Amino acid sequence: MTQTRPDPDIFLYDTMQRQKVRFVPTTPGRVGMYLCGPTVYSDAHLGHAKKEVAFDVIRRALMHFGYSVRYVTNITDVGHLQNDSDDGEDKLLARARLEQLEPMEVADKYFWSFVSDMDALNILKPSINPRATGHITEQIALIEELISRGHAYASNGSVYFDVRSWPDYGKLSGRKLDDQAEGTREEVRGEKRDPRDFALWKKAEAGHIMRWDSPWGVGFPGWHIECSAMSLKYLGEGFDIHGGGLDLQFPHHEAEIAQSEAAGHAFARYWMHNNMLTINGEKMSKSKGNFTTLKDLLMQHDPMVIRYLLVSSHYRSITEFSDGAFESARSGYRRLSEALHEIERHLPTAPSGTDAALDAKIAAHRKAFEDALRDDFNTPKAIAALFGLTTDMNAAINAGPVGAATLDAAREVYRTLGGGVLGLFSGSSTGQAAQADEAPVVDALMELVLQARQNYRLNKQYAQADELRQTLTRVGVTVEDTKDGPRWRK
Ligand SMILES: Nc1ncnc2c1ncn2[C@@H]1O[C@H](COP(=O)(O)OP(=O)(O)OP(=O)(O)O)[C@@H](O)[C@H]1O
Ligand SMILES: [Zn+2]
Repeated sequence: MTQTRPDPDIFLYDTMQRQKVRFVPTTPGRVGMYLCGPTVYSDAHLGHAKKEVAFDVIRRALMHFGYSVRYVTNITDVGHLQNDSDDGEDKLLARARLEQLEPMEVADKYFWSFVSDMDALNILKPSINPRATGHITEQIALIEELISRGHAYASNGSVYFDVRSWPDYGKLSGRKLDDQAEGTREEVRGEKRDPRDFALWKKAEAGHIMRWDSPWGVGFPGWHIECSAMSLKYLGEGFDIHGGGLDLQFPHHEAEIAQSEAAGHAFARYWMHNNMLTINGEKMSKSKGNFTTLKDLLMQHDPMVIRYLLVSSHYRSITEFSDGAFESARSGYRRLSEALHEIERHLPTAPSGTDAALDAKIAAHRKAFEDALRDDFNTPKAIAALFGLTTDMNAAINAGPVGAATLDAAREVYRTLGGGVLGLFSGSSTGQAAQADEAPVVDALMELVLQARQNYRLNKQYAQADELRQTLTRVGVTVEDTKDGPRWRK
């Protein structure tokens, strides 16, 4: 059950204030959230999933605590250059050349690839999913405002933000030094008044395919400006939460803040950053080439195990990727999903009545889960609460029949909190049934199959019993004979 009155006791870590603070939205009961989305020039990797899952859980938790959330996340389909120093080729164009596709074909190909990966991971669809190329007008308007206020200047057909005109530049990351200038071509450096100045608009050289008319000639927007233009357009002045990966703090988020505020807008009120997914201690990233795509991982693992792996560490902690990590995620997830299955299996035949002591334990686990989320969305602690519940429920079910109302209260914790908030127990992965709503049908059919197998065995028709079991094995179902009779598992 989701609260109807918004919970006033949510605390989150605000990167700008460098501490945990109480979350108070501008409009009571409503949250506007913006998340920097993918640059759609290749398939998503597990690092991208860490970010998407982190913010999906934050969104789901806020919804659970009674807030109505508008969740905006962009698609970068222009302007993200191969290095951060306003130099190098547009990542999308480089890919288009490589694959011999139209740039927009590249964008669409990888956009849909991203959507299908996110669906597999049970990530809620954004409320609005704007694209940079669809918001050129808004970006130009913002740049014009910056020029008219004296915070940007045109130079050789490009436009740069004038960092020296904005003393607040650097307030998010605390970085003031110029470490952007290195690697920049002399030509680009020569266009800037200060090497730290960043591009708002870039002149399109001859042959540059993605190009638009602007007051400064034909060109294309810089990467940072799209996020300011689209977040302000869809979430308004002083919107609540801006999120993204820690690696985007500088220069991307720093630039977003400077250009939005210098243009006279109140920008995001809270800044949230997820930490990195690493491999051998290094950030997994497309450009380093040390990545594993979600598509590959989804071929090998249950999507819910991937999701479990990601939520089992806190969003502000590093998650190290390894085979061992997947192994323990698989067994942890199985323990929870099997407990839920057992509860749902017993529910239809459970006696009426409740068990007050067990009810109190269930309520305590529920509270522990919710308290963990109120405390900066502490998902590992929330999962620990589900394990506590699992231990108590397994013990109670083994000891004898548990009343239906009590079973139902426990089921509700798994489904509403583990399912609704952490996004688990969905798809093919309740451990037993294909879909949550198909679970009773699959269970009933499996009951019949196991009964048929028992009958063969009783009639000493062992060949037929074995054949049935082998057929089940072929479709990934394992049958175990326990002291309480046969059990199956997928
Ligand atoms: N390893 C990672 N762990 C967590 N978040 C990540 C990771 N890699 C990328 N992200 C996040 O995903 C979003 C998109 O990142 P981006 O497209 O720059 O990916 P990338 O692999 O770092 O690519 P590149 O190497 O080309 O910069 C950003 O918000 C970024 O913080
Ligand atoms: Zn952004």
